[in-house]
Amino acid sequence: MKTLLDVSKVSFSYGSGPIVLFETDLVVGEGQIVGLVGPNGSGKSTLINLIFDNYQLKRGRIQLSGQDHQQLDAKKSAIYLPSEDFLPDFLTGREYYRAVEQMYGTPEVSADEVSAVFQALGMDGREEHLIEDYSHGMRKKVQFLAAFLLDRPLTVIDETFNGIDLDAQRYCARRLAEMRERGRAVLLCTHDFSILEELADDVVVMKKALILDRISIEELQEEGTTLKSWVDEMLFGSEHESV
Ligand SMILES: Nc1ncnc2c1ncn2[C@@H]1O[C@H](COP(=O)(O)OP(=O)(O)OP(=O)(O)O)[C@@H](O)[C@H]1O
Repeated sequence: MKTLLDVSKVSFSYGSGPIVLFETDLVVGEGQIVGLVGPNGSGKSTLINLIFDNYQLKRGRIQLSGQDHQQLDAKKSAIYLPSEDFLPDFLTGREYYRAVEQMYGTPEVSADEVSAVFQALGMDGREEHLIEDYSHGMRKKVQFLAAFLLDRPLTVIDETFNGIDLDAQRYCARRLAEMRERGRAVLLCTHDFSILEELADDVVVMKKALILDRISIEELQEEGTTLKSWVDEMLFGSEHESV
């Protein structure tokens, strides 16, 4: 199995502030969907931003598809769906997709194919409307559309599932599972454990700058335990608190 994301011994702090990631290791291979969970402030978004070179890496190493994450080809091998939905308001949904397609230099997807995904996401006919007219959920759907059509080796999703309707969630889950079948990899950061139980192969749990453990969903099912119980146990021992 080829490694598509390799984070090794990454430590990070913002400026001279406290350490927010310590000696972090994370590997995601071809055909794997890996969940990333942890309480607010545990370091998940910082890790994702470092993977995409949005912050300068200070200690450790990050590779995408076998290349240093600062290389252009490495960056083009992955797409990031951030939790914020900042999109260019002055473009239509279709124009936005075309702009992203050009940035990645991927083969042009037909206009019908783009429209078909808008339709499947419950946005039939909205592709020619300006993004400024889109709702919060529609903006998230357009990010998913770009991920599905660009079909990069690695897709990283930071909380984007939150705020889209159930039909769209089911469609997105199906598309991500299909991508896995074709060897694509997904890192899925969410507080929604039901999505992870349905979709993920493995789940990694973080707390206070540390990756505590990683488990396969299959193993949890064999043990007859839920992801929530396992995560609670990791985070709080026998106390009954929630993430
Ligand atoms: N730009 C920043 N400057 C300084 N500290 C920051 C900055 N961004 C995040 N932090 C701090 O880094 C730590 C990790 O934050 P991070 O956003 O990575 O956590 P998270 O696990 O993604 O949380 P959440 O689930 O709330 O999104 C927190 O203590 C946070 O306050």
